[in-house]
Amino acid sequence: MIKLGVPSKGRLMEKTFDWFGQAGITLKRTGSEREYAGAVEGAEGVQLVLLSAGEIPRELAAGRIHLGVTGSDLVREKLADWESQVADLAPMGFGHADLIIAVPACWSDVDSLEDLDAAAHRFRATHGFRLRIATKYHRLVREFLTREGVADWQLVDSQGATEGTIANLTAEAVADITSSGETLRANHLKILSDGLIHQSQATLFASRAADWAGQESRLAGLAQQLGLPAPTL
Ligand SMILES: Nc1ncnc2c1ncn2[C@@H]1O[C@H](COP(=O)(O)OP(=O)(O)OP(=O)(O)O)[C@@H](O)[C@H]1O
Ligand SMILES: O=P(O)(O)OC[C@H]1O[C@H](OP(=O)(O)OP(=O)(O)O)[C@H](O)[C@@H]1O
Repeated sequence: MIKLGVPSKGRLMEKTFDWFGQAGITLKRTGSEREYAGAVEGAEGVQLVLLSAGEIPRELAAGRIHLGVTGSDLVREKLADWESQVADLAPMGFGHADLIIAVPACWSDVDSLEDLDAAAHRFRATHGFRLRIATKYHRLVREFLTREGVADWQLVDSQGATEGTIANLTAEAVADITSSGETLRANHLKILSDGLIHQSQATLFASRAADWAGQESRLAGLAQQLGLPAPTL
């Protein structure tokens, strides 16, 4: 069996079901509304595993699922050297969201990363501690700011309602996902002009660690059915 991990609820689940449905593969939840059980029709030897989108990268890396759908941001955040652990089989054209850095809209002298670097330097001199950036994307933000040469910041963990941390005085800046921009606007924040870290979308990944022995032809058939090139893992 090829185990296919799919987000268990919300937008990503429904659009993933639609995406496979267009290729004649019906994925569905079975049982009661709250039961995380699923079934596949239209593809032989594929088992549906319903999981949190955030846990799919780890399950792929461990080889407990062969294929998985999740945001490209989550794979890059959760897996060190992600390309060595999973193969990117197909961008799926939904779940678009940008991981960005934002600061209070009233910071009139901070519009770019260079400005943020200068502001962080001044902040540390004034307050005696580093400017705090709230995020749940620790790996991606750390790599980005280091690569871009921004200094004198620290990350503070925020697992939700991240844009609220500035008003709550637990951070001076945020790095979070935005799609419509409503949440940033509502919290009086602006995106830095060069503060785009990653453009994410839902993506079909294959595990390099999973046991593919005996599944090669099944995988090739599935890829063909989905209109994808034959994967090399
Ligand atoms: N407002 C948004 N619009 C579009 N996509 C979004 C938005 N917020 C998050 N996403 C994307 O959805 C994906 C899943 O995010 P989410 O935070 O819902 O996962 P999760 O925390 O694992 O879910 P769960 O609540 O099941 O644990 C991520 O790849 C993210 O980029
Ligand atoms: O640009 P927008 O369309 O306003 O979307 C952005 C918001 O969506 C996500 O939050 P989510 O709803 O997943 O809740 P969370 O705060 O618990 O992460 C993200 O963390 C932003 O807060």
